Amino acid sequence: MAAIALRNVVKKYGKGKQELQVIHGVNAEIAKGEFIVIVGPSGCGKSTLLRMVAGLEEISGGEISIGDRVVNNVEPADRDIAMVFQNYALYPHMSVFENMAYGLKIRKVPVDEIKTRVDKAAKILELSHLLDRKPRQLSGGQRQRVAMGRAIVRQPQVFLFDEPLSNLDAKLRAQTRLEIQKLHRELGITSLFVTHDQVEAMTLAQRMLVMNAGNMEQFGTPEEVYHTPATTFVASFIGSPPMNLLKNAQGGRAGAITGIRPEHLDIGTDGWQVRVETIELLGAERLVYGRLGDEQIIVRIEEGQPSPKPDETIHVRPREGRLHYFDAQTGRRI
Ligand SMILES: Nc1ncnc2c1ncn2[C@@H]1O[C@H](COP(=O)(O)OP(=O)(O)OP(=O)(O)O)[C@@H](O)[C@H]1O
Repeated sequence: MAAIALRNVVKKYGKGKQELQVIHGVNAEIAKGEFIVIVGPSGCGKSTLLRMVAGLEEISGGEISIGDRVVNNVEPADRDIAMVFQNYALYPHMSVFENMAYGLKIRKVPVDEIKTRVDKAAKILELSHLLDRKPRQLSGGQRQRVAMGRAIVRQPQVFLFDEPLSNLDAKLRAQTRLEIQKLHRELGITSLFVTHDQVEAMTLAQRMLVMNAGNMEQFGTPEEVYHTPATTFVASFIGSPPMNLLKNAQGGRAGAITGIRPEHLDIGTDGWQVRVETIELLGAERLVYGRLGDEQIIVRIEEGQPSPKPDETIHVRPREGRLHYFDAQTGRRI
C-alpha cells in the first residue's frame, strides 16, 4: 500500500468569478519510506500540493491518503505528519532542548519519554552539545537542524519539507543536503521535499515529481527524468545548462522538436555547422554558445579538449542514441 496517495488532486482558490484553479488533477503513489522531491518553477503549485498533504490547505477535488486513511477531512494535527519550513521559527526564549521538546510537551508525552526522544534526535543531528543554548547562540545551519529535530522527535509517519534550505548559503546547503540524506537513511521516514532548485532535486530525490503550471509533467527517478524527459518542459528544466531544443535540426523528424543535451555533442570534422558566439568557462569545463542556422545551441566541452574561439565555425555531432524527439504541438516525448 502507498504511504501517500494523491488521486486526481485539484486545488482552486477563490470563488465565483474570482475562482482560479492552480492544481489540475495530480496523481501519484508514494511508497513507504520513499524520499520524493516536488520540483518546479516559482508559482507552479508545489507548496500548495505539500500544504494540501499537510492539511493546511483544503482539497478542492480528488483524494489524498496517508497510510490507509483518506485525509481530506482530517485536521493537520491528526495526520501524523511533521513539517519543516523555510522559516523555521524557533522559540527565541527557549533552549534547543525546550524547542525540540515543546511539541511533545503539549501532546502530554511523559517527561522521560521526551528526554529519550530529544537526546536521540540530538545525537543523530549532532546537536547534543548545544542543547542548553538559545537559538540566537546558534549558526543558521544549527538552527535549521534544531527545526529538523523538532520534526524528528514527533516520530511521524511522514516528513514534509517546504524549501527548508533556501535561507542557507551555498556551502551550508550542500552540507545540509548530505545531512538530510543521512537522516533519511537512518530513519527511513516517507518524505516529501519541495524545492525550485533542480540540482537539489536531482541529488536528494529517490523519485522526483516535476510540476509546471499546476500540472504534473513527470514522476520518476532522477535518471529517468534526465535520460527520458517526458516533455520539453522537463527537458529544459532539468539539467544545467538545459537541453538544446531545436526546431530545424538536420536529421530531425517532421512535426517534432529535436532535443540534445550540451554534454552529448562532440566537436569534430563533420556534422552540424555551428557559428560560435561566446565561450563560458565553468571551472574544468567550457560552454560554447553558438548558432545553428537561426537557433541557439549550447555545446559542453570537457577538460583537456581544445576550445574554439568566438566567430569560428565548428562542426558538432550528436552522440549515438542521445537525440530526443518531442511533438512540436504538445511538447510530449515521441
Ligand atoms: N491563498 C491563495 N489565494 C490565491 N491564489 C494563491 C494562493 N496561494 C497561492 N496561490 C496561487 O497558486 C499558485 C501556486 O502557488 P504555490 O505557492 O503553490 O507555488 P510554488 O510552486 O510553491 O511557488 P514558490 O516556489 O514561488 O513558492 C500561484 O499562482 C499562486 O499565485
